[in-house]
Amino acid sequence: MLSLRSFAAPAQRQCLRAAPRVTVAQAQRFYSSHEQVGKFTGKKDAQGRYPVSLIEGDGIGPEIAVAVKDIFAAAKAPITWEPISVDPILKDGKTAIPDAAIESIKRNKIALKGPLATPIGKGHVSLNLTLRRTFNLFANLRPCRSIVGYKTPYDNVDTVLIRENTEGEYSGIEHVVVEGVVQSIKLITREASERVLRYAFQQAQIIGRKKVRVVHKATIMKMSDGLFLNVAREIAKEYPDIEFDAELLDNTCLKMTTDPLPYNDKVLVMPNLYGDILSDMSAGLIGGLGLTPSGNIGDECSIFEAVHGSAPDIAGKNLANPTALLLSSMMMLRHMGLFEYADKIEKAAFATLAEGKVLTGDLGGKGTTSQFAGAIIEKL
Ligand SMILES: NC(=O)C1=CN([C@@H]2O[C@H](COP(=O)(O)OP(=O)(O)OC[C@H]3O[C@@H](n4cnc5c(N)ncnc54)[C@H](O)[C@@H]3O)[C@@H](O)[C@H]2O)C=CC1
Ligand SMILES: O=C(O)CCC(=O)C(=O)O
Repeated sequence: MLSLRSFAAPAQRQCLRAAPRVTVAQAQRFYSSHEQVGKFTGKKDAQGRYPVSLIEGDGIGPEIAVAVKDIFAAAKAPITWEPISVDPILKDGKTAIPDAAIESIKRNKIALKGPLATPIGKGHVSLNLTLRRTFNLFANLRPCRSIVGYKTPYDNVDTVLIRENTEGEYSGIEHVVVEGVVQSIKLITREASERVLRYAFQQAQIIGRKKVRVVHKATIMKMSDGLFLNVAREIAKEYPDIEFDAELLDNTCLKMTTDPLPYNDKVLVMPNLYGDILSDMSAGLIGGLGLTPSGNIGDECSIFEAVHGSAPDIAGKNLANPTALLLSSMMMLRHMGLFEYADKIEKAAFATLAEGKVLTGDLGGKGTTSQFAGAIIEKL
């Protein structure tokens, strides 16, 4: 039988030979290293529990949210979920989040969010982007690390990607110039660029990476990406302990899919759309979107969510992999300072994945969402 190794291109084979495997202990440490992803100022209630706003979301959202809730309950995590609906309302002719949801997140300073579907073409604007803009969640932190025991052509991926989260190609400013001509604005401001770039350098210091790389297309988008890149060069001077360089997005895609290893010592930072695409691409290197977490980080509140969307093709069938949302909730627990619970749950999740007895279909298993969650709970 042909192995994955035999399909790999020469450079990939080289990387397979050269790279040490990520161990379970390292994988646990990796997520632990994101302890300080932002400031958390939420307060415990009278019972000593933290209220957390929960947006279950669309498609597979409710199924994976149940898995996370069951696992948290089994681990006795001191969290009280506060379910909220973000069904869109119209305010001044624009899509907005209902006031009750905004108040809940403002009060709790923290939310866990399932995927929200956006209609193609006409219909409401993206609620995901609306949430990020409403709460000024300026940085989207998307780590991606190989899962021990799950075999892909690369078992050594360890990338940390930071995406500008409030503007860029996703500014949502579009209009018809004349019939048949549409203009879409890519908005880049010095203010938002400075904020996310500083965050990237600080994150590199926190997790002990010595290099920050900006991914851009300033060769083509000379003014917009040019501003982002120039601001990056300025901010880099504030962090002389961190090496700084830049790479064109297309080249990054080529190099990362040929050999991801050289990206393991860097923090990558980039405008919005590039980060959206590159994080899905990175997920593909480690086994898919069922595995990659993220945190939308702001000064006042932060919202944690999986990188993936609502997966309409498998929704309602108990087939989705809840790992991405679970790992997002681990980032959330560490953000809240609840390290002990994060370590405990993560250890059980990684052990279940490494064992490989109960895996969901995306990982080649026959297990359902609830069976996979049950296997983690057994280990707890
Ligand atoms: N942050 C968010 O809430 C996001 C929302 N979306 C929305 O999701 C909807 C669907 O978008 P798609 O492009 O289809 O992307 P998607 O991420 O929902 O699905 C892409 C592929 O990955 C698979 N997949 C995703 N998550 C999985 C999981 N947990 N377990 C197993 N397989 C999984 C799906 O089955 C599908 O084959 C759209 O309405 C889009 O607007 C898309 C991306 C992010
Ligand atoms: O809001 C959406 O529909 C998708 C957004 C998305 O892919 C993301 O920003 O992560």
